[in-house]
Amino acid sequence: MDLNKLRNEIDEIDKKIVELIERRYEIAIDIAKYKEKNNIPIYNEIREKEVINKNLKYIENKEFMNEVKKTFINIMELSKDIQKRVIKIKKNLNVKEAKKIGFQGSEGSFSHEALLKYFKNYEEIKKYPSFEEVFKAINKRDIEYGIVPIDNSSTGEITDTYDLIRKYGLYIVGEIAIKIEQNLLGISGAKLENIKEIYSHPQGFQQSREFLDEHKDIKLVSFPNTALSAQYIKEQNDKSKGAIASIRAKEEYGLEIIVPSINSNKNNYTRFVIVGENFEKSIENNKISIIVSTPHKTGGLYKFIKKFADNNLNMLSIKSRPIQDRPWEYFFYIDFEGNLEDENVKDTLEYFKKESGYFKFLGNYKKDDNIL
Ligand SMILES: O=C(O)C(=O)C[C@]1(C(=O)O)C=C[C@@H](O)C=C1
Repeated sequence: MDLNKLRNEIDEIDKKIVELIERRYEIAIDIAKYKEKNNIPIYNEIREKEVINKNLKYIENKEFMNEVKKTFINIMELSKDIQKRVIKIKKNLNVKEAKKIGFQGSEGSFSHEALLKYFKNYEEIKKYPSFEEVFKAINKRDIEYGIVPIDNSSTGEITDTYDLIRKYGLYIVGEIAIKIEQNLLGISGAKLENIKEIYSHPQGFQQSREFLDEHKDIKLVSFPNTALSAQYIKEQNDKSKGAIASIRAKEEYGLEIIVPSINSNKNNYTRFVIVGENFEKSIENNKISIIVSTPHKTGGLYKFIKKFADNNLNMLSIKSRPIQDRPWEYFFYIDFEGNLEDENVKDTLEYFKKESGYFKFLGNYKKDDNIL
């Protein structure tokens, strides 16, 4: 037997297989695009069975039945991987052109403003009474994406959002920061000296602390969001009532500014995240969010942070949230720069998966360049 001759024959066959398999994957990509456009799921169990059974009939040497079957199962597994990859990359570039998007609050709220700034194209915007309702709506597929505030540059993290992202198992697919300017609003003719009650969201009060400290005689009334408080005082039509809200809310509800820009910190930004059901991949993505819990041992957190330094990765933020049923243990929410395809990122994530008591990947998305 001539080994070289046999290997040459295999080489010839492999060449043909590569040509054919390449063509097969290209067709799978066309099918994926068709499926995406027509809202058809990638996986089709009936078609896969059909492909296997049809091809098994072609085998002349029945001894290879099992191997041929396995080969086709593998080919179609990889075909689906390619299809998912193509659809996701495309989808990611189109996040800004989603169909249905939701936010908490009402027109004129900062969430609404962030949504309008981030999404360039959409079919429908839906409003929800709470952050949790936004997350539920994504889970039920009432909306494709939700936009929720996550951090404020002067008052810190919005803890509900951090907890809900973990609870609902959704992914962060984008972020945007907007400048927050709080104003004291009132109905036409309202004056500061006549204001007896101010309505707003607790964050609105907190961000306007210095102004409110100078007017301790005014009663503060909490509202679910700043825009609703603006709407409320408009409806009340009472010159003794004011609301702390945005300029957009003033426009939306036809109010007037009694005192402009009352936020204590004049460089006040809120970061919003865009949340969706699927994790979306793209080479443009440069920020990663994860949740980990450290082993309750000396140096646990130190080892985690050291891993970033060792892998030359820039950690952007780390925040802790208590673990509900384990007193004094914490989840750490970590943001760092990188793309999932980077080798140092892969190594770091592998390490975290292995070493942390709890690990959750929250997303790889494009960083808003306005956030340092
Ligand atoms: O025929 C399809 O619907 C495809 O998407 C192609 C293909 C395949 O590779 O053959 C891939 C995934 C489906 O589960 C079924 C078959």
